[in-house]
Amino acid sequence: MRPELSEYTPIYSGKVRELYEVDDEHLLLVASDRISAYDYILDTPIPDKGRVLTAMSVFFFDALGVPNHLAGPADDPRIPEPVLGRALITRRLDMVPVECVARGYLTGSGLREYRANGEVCGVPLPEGLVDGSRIDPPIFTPATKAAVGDHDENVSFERVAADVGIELATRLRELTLGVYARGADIARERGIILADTKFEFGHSSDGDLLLADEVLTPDSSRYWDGRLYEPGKALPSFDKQIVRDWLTKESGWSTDAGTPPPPLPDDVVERTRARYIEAYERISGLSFADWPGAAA
Ligand SMILES: CCOC(=O)Cn1cc(-c2ncnc(N)c2C#N)cn1
Repeated sequence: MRPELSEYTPIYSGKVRELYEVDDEHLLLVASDRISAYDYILDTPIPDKGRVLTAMSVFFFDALGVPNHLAGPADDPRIPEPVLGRALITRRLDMVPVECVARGYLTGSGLREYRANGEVCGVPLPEGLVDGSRIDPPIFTPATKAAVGDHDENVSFERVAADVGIELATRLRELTLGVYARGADIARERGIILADTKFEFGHSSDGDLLLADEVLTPDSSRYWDGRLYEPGKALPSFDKQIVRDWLTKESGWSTDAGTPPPPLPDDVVERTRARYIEAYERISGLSFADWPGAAA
């Protein structure tokens, strides 16, 4: 008999995920089916998005072989039935307040910084780069965690060292770049480009530094279809472009409308659900049909 979700104390609610206290040493990390686009949480959920992204995290936690916060299997008996398959039992950590970002391609906020001053988070880059240019070797571009609804602020390594100490900052950079490289290799072997990603780390009560949060999911990373990549060509998001294109090209809504986006039509929802499942099955080589929890 699984516990009710109401038996756990909610301690954090993000745009698309929630965190509950299970006991003094354990949390329940829950991924919803909510999807965000253009800084809005859309009214229409994507069925099974939470389960697919949870499955991707578990695949990478297993594949990466890096000490992490997972404290039980995907069907752990402490996971309530309504969130089975889209929730994980984790160890409760003392989180390091740094968004640890690795970039192997120049786009987004990194591109905006580069265009303004030729560097990203204090790391100078070669001249002449454009949206989608490869950054080789990949760079560590940390950010401070913003309040819900705000954008994280890109900061330099020196700032991180000032905040958390040079030893920990150095370790965060090493781990971030190493895990990114491994994840990018796994994705590339399956024809998918991991352009950039964000990790979070925390200390266990034993003082060990563990990889936490979600790992290498489409919500924490930019994934591009490798079949479409050309040097210097930024690509549409593997998972969100269907939604973005419908919103900006077909729905009549625009990003400067000042109003929330309209609900998504069924075909956009289904095609987006299929993209999430395709990303998971291509990268993991596993069948989503075998993942715990009830299909939405
Ligand atoms: C709702 C999702 O959570 C976050 O967005 C960021 N966050 C993570 C924690 C955390 N805190 C203690 N221990 C952990 N293992 C974790 C994790 N993961 C808090 N906020």
